[in-house]
Amino acid sequence: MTDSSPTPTPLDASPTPTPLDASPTPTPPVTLSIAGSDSGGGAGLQADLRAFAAFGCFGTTVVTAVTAQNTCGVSDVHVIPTASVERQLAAVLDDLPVVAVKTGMLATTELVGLVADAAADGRLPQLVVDPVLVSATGHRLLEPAAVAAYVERLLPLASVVTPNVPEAEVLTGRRITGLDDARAAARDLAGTGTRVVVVKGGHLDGPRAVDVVLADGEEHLLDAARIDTPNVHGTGCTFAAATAAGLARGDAPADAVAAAKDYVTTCLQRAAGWRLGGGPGPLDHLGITVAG
Ligand SMILES: Nc1ncnc2c1ncn2[C@@H]1O[C@H](COP(=O)(O)OP(=O)(O)OP(=O)(O)O)[C@@H](O)[C@H]1O
Ligand SMILES: Cc1ncc(CO)c(N)n1
Repeated sequence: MTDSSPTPTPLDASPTPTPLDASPTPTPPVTLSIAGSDSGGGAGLQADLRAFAAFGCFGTTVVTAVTAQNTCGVSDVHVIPTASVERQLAAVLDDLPVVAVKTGMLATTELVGLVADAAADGRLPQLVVDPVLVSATGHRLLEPAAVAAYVERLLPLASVVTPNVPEAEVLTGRRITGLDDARAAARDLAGTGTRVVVVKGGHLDGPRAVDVVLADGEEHLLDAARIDTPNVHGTGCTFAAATAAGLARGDAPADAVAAAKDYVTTCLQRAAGWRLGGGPGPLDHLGITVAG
C-alpha cells in the first residue's frame, strides 16, 4: 500500500532570512517633542518620532494632550494635567542629553507658560516652536487665550518658529493672501525675538509650495513644486520635527529648514498614492536616507 500523506517539510528547509545588520552604531543625538498624540498616527508625536528617526535621532516625548483623531477629524481632546507634563519633562531632561526640542500642540495657556518657563531656565536647547492652533480638519487645538502667551512668552525664546498661513494670521493679526503678506508676517514675528521665522506656504494657492524664511534678518524662500496629493495630514509637524532633528545633528538653522523642506517634500511624494483613511492621509516618513 502506498502512503499518500504529504512528505513533511524538514524544519531547516525554510528560506534563509537575509541577516539584519547587527554592527554597533554611534550613539544618536537626542531630540525631544513636546506635543499631542494623534491616534490616527499621521500628525503630532507619532509623526515627530518618525521624522526624528529618519534623521538618525533618538526621539523622546512629553505628551501634552491625547486627541481622538483620524484622517477625517478630531473627536476628542484630553489635555494632560500640568503636573504630569512637568514630571515628564523633568524625567526626560534629568537623564537624557537632549540637544534639540520641538513643540507642537500645547493646548492651554498654562502649558505654553510651563514650556516658556523651562526655555527661560535654559533647559530647552535649540527650540523649534510649531505654533499649532487648529487641525487641518478645523478643530481647535489651542485655547484662544493662549495666543498671547505664545507671542509674549514663548516666541522670544525660540530658535525657530514655523507657523502655517492661518497660524501666522492669528499670531500677527495680518491677512495673508500671498508671498508679500507672508514676508511681512515673518518680519512681524522676527520682531518677537525668534531667530529664524518660517511662514509655511502650504495653504497658499499656486503651482509651487513656497515658504518664507527670515533667518537673522536675511530673507530667502524654500520653494518646491506643489505635489498633487490628498495626503497632507501632518506636513507641519513633520517639517518642524525635521528642523529640530537637523539642528540636533549640527546643521545651522538655515540649513536645517532647507533639509526639512526637502524631507517633507520627499515624504509627500512617496505617499501621494497611499489610500489610508477617508480624509487627508498621512505621509511616508520612513525608508528615506537623509544625508547630513
Ligand atoms: N501639496 C504640497 N506639495 C508640496 N509641499 C507641500 C504641500 N503641502 C504642504 N507643503 C509643504 O509642507 C510644509 C508644511 O506646510 P503647511 O503649510 O501645509 O503646514 P501645516 O498647515 O502646519 O501642516 P498640517 O497639515 O500638519 O497642519 C511646507 O514646507 C509646505 O510648503
Ligand atoms: C496632536 C496633533 N498635533 C498637531 C496637529 C496639526 O497637524 C494635529 N492634527 N494633531
